[in-house]
Amino acid sequence: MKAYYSMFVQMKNRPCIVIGGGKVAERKIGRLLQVGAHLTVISPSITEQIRQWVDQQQIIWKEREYKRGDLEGYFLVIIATDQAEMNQLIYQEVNHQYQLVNVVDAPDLCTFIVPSTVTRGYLQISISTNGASPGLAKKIRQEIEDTFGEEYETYTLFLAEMREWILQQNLNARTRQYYFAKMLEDEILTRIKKGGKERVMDEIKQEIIQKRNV
Ligand SMILES: C[C@@]1(CC(=O)O)C2=NC(=C\c3[nH]c(c(CCC(=O)O)c3CC(=O)O)Cc3[nH]c(c(CC(=O)O)c3CCC(=O)O)/C=C3\N/C(=C\2)[C@@H](CCC(=O)O)[C@]3(C)CC(=O)O)/[C@H]1CCC(=O)O
Ligand SMILES: NC(=O)c1ccc[n+]([C@@H]2O[C@H](COP(=O)([O-])OP(=O)(O)OC[C@H]3O[C@@H](n4cnc5c(N)ncnc54)[C@H](O)[C@@H]3O)[C@@H](O)[C@H]2O)c1
Repeated sequence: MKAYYSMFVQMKNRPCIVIGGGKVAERKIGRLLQVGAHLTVISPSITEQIRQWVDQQQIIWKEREYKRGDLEGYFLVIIATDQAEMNQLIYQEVNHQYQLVNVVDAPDLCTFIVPSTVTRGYLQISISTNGASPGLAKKIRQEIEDTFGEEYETYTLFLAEMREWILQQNLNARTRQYYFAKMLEDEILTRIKKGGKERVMDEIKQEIIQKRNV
């Protein structure tokens, strides 16, 4: 059974190219924009949404068909035309020494595939079926979105800020571990929902400071 290695890649300012400007290209571009990638799209036609990104100067659009040499210099390549043969031809020009490639209609050619993702603040949950059923990945994504609601945005911010603060407090390892564990108790999320993040942060900080001083 084939299996892919999962990893989270830093894409900020990385040059990426997408060949084709249809619905599938739009979905891939949207996710890459969210993580700060630099995008160029080559396609004679583009969707309404892609046109908006072009108008807002969020991406570069070359309004034409693919031609030889277009892939040169890009870290990440997405081949997303609706012409299977054309996609295969473009694929031949990938330089595997430095380029990662996704061919949207040919999973076996992909050096990476894109998972379905739930993002809540710092929390990112990615779901893949290794290409077996993208529809299932999407369905599970929707179920996870219901379980981990928008409150996790605030909660992960809270956890990150508290963790940093605790690490600066010169506590012994046991006390530190105690508070890291405490912040993961369900009760904390409930308190944040009720009283707000700042208030719960203040309360826990006070508790730690007071205990340290006895
Ligand atoms: C997760 C998601 C991420 C994204 O694209 O952002 C994604 N596909 C999504 C949706 C989706 N894709 C398809 C349908 C129709 C139902 C169905 O066919 O099941 C739906 C559902 C819908 O659109 O509602 C059709 C389809 N997909 C691929 C092929 C080609 C083939 O299999 O040969 C065909 C057949 C085309 C045809 O009919 O010919 C291939 C791939 N699609 C992948 C990712 C990779 C494997 C992911 C995994 O590990 O499972 C992989 C291998 C390559 C890649 O694209 O990276 C995104 C959900 C986002 C979300 O909403 O959460
Ligand atoms: N991986 C996935 O998630 C997934 C999901 C659904 C479908 N697909 C596959 O993806 C393919 C694309 O689907 P779509 O819905 O985006 O199609 P689409 O028809 O909406 O878009 C195709 C785009 O490719 C462009 N194009 C065609 N020939 C080109 C060329 N020579 N150079 C540059 N651009 C060219 C067109 O102008 C158009 O913008 C389909 O053939 C399908 O097999 C993949």
